[in-house]
Amino acid sequence: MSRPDCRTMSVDLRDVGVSLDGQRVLHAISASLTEPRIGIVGRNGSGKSTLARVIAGLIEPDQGQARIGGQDMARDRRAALAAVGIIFQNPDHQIIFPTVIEEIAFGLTQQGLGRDEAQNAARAILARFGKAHWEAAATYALSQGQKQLLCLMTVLAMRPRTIVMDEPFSGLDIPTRMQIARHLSCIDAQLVLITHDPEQVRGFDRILWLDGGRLVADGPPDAVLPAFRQRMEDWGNGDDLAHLAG
Ligand SMILES: Nc1ncnc2c1ncn2[C@@H]1O[C@H](COP(=O)(O)OP(=O)(O)OP(=O)(O)O)[C@@H](O)[C@H]1O
Repeated sequence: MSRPDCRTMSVDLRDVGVSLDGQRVLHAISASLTEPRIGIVGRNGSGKSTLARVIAGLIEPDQGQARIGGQDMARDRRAALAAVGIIFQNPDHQIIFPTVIEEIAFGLTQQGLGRDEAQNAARAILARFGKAHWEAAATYALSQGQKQLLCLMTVLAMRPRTIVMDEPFSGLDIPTRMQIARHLSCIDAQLVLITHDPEQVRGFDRILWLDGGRLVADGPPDAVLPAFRQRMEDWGNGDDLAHLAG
């Protein structure tokens, strides 16, 4: 697998805090995201999606700072949006155009490419994934897995340095999950993958474990995932609903 150079444009979180509707959702998160493959784990409601949006420059922290390449992401949102692509949990929240080629080409025109250039680049990424025949396909008619793959191709076409994926495998069958995992294993970008399933990030370089909006562990998978799994199983085996998130 070719590994991206993550040194030049890393996302740097310093004491990041986020409140949504008056509720504190993230508390004092600090991490410099330099590794090529980073997993973020945590149970439902622990703040993973919120952190994903901060890393992608979509949410501005109300405490601390999120920087990319040394620049405050809130001040230079264009830089953040150009450098980091995000794939949401539900592809139906992401896909807006009626055909596959329009969906992929749109982001490229937003980056300044002319219509023909954008369409050629869209065809190139479809060909790279063996999906040239999808060009005129109606996006509404794609299956969930096909929509996930379309979102991945759309983001990759824009050549972000970092791709944040929020639960990319939820709702996918085993073959589709394996195909998407295979595509992900060879992409030449930093990957930040949000999941509650430790298996999906076992081979990653670094794991951040969020609980109650706080970073409770940060380290290599061997150091973090066994403790995470044990805690989840302990809670799962108990009857104390006080541990339920939310
Ligand atoms: N727009 C919002 N307004 C108010 N509270 C919100 C909003 N979005 C999320 N929250 C709350 O913030 C907390 C963290 O939510 P978030 O979606 O980041 O968690 P998550 O770890 O991604 O959860 P899941 O695994 O269930 O997707 C939850 O308690 C949630 O209810």
